[in-house]
Amino acid sequence: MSEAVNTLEGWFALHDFRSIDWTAWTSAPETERRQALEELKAFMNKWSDVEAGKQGSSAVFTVVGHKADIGFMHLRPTLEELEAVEAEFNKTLFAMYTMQNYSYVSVVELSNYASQAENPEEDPAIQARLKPALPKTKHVCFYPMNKKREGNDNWYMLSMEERRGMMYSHGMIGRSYSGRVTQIITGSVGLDDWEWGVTLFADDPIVFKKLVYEMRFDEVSARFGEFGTFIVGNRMTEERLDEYFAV
Ligand code: VOV
Repeated sequence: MSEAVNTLEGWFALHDFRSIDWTAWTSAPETERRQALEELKAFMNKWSDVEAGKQGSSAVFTVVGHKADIGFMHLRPTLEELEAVEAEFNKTLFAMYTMQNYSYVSVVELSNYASQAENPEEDPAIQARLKPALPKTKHVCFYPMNKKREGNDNWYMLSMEERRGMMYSHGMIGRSYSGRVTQIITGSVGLDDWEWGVTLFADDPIVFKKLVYEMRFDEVSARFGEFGTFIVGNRMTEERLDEYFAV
């Protein structure tokens, strides 16, 4: 039997993608629209406080294309806290104008293909990666993925050495994008329909295209990568909210 790689888990993640009922929104009375936006702003401020208190992190972004209009990525220490964020938000007036088109549940994951930390609980660099403040970049890209389990291309039948070698090459490509993109890999085996969620943050969306394309030629992606729906969006700030929702 092949040996499973050890993984470290950090905060739980919910990617929550919603479409806006624009017909209802544009025909709603102005006072109601204002109240709905005030509630959303209050939530965004609350989420900033959660981040400042190191009890989680949340990102809000608009989504380009039909898959959704607005997206939230929440990180929280427990699955219960994650559920509470979602349930609380669902009760807002703003949420009445949204429909949850898609969501993804996972947990921030680091594997030790590269190195084994002596005491990960005490290692500040590892803790910062397991419990990250989400980057405030202009753009976000999310997609779920699997590693193939077919015939000679079965990732889970490879030896640890073979997998480590391929992950090394993967990491080297990733590292050449250092400073231009930040990746947060969340594991979702047993939690959602795919094996990992990949969330990328960058100020230039072309970097998503370049990085993902370059990785397609790397063995671990070329032979074993299977990909779900890609979602790309722009960071929502309090300043941009009024403009985006203006009728
Ligand atoms: C900024 C780019 C970047 C960098 C530096 C990077 C580095 C690394 C390292 C060093 C490691 C291993 C240790 C760890 O940290 O877990 C990983 C791990 C992983 N990656 Fe990665 N990855 C990047 C980026 C990056 C992308 C764009 C993708 C999507 C692949 C594609 O084709 O679209 C990806 C996927 C993954 C996955 C699914 C895993 C877990 C695999 C497993 O079997 O466990 N990743 N990754």
